[in-house]
Amino acid sequence: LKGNVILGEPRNLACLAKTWKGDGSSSKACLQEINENEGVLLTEKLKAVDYEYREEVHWTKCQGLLGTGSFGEVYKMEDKQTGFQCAAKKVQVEHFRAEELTTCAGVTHAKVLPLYGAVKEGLWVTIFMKLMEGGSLGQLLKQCGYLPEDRALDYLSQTLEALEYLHAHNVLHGDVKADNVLLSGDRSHAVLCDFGHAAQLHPDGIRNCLTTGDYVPGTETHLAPEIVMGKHCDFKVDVWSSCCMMLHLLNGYHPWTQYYNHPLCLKIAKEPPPLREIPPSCHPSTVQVITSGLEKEPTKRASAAELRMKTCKALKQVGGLKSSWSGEYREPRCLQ
Ligand SMILES: N#Cc1cccc(-c2csc(Nc3cc(F)ccc3O)n2)c1
Repeated sequence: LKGNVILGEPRNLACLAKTWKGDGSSSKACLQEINENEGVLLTEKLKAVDYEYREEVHWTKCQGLLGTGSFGEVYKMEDKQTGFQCAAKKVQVEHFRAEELTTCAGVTHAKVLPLYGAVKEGLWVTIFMKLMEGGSLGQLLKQCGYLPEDRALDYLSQTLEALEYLHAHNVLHGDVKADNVLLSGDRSHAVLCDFGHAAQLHPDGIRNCLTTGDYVPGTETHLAPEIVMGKHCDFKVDVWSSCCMMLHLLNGYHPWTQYYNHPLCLKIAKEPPPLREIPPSCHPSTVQVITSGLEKEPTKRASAAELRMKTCKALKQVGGLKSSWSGEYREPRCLQ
């Protein structure tokens, strides 16, 4: 069985990924497709052998599940030849969105998780990315309840750095939340990952509607009003989500969930922004950051760049990163 896995460039991966769109047709049933093995590896640390890169043959999962990404589970993996370890998300072809790769393939930024390649093996697509020993911010919150204000501001600032870069490259992330922010081993660095809900917006100003086509909405509690109302969307949807994430970091629970039952989308459309969920102990400049990011009208909402500036100022106002917090548990805040 001949494989077709090469060491290549991001643009090779982007164009191959477009052919992986799960078409759900019977063609998948034929034997050839089941065993086909094609892909592009972007680093020498992952080595295809005779144009093949197969699970258990050339690479293998090690230890348990790292987490769950959009449309697939994430494992720690090891290349059998080089011993190199990284993270790998396995997605079924019919759930695969080419945007997961086309939007981040050419992106290199300190706050965006580096892509190491992707391989299709039969009915599975495996996406390889840098291993982040600190796990996700969502996992950290589960362990420690909620974060001190300075830590939350610092992670928000790093997330906004990634968004500022992505938006400047016409990429909308589409699912900004603590589960998609990964941490370095010492938890000082945060990177944005998981482009399973991403979209490339056309810079020619044609306003995009995310509720048409194959777009799959992100996490309901973090959806911007314009999405749930089916209105035109732009990069501002990520800014709204980043401030929903900020409320999650400060409170230990997602916004809206303490006041309303599902489905939340009607409330998000009708109710005022969840500013009452900002902890009363927050510094006024932190309140201002969240208020600017939770403007219901996208044109009034701060951009990622503007909000990052406000966030950095607020972090200075609260005295900078000083909480000696080492992750001890804090019970999620009860409703005041
Ligand atoms: N390393 C790591 C690690 C630990 C915990 C969660 C996650 C995580 C959450 S979403 C996520 N997405 C993702 C992970 C990949 F390896 C490849 C593509 C992805 O979209 N990964 C990664």
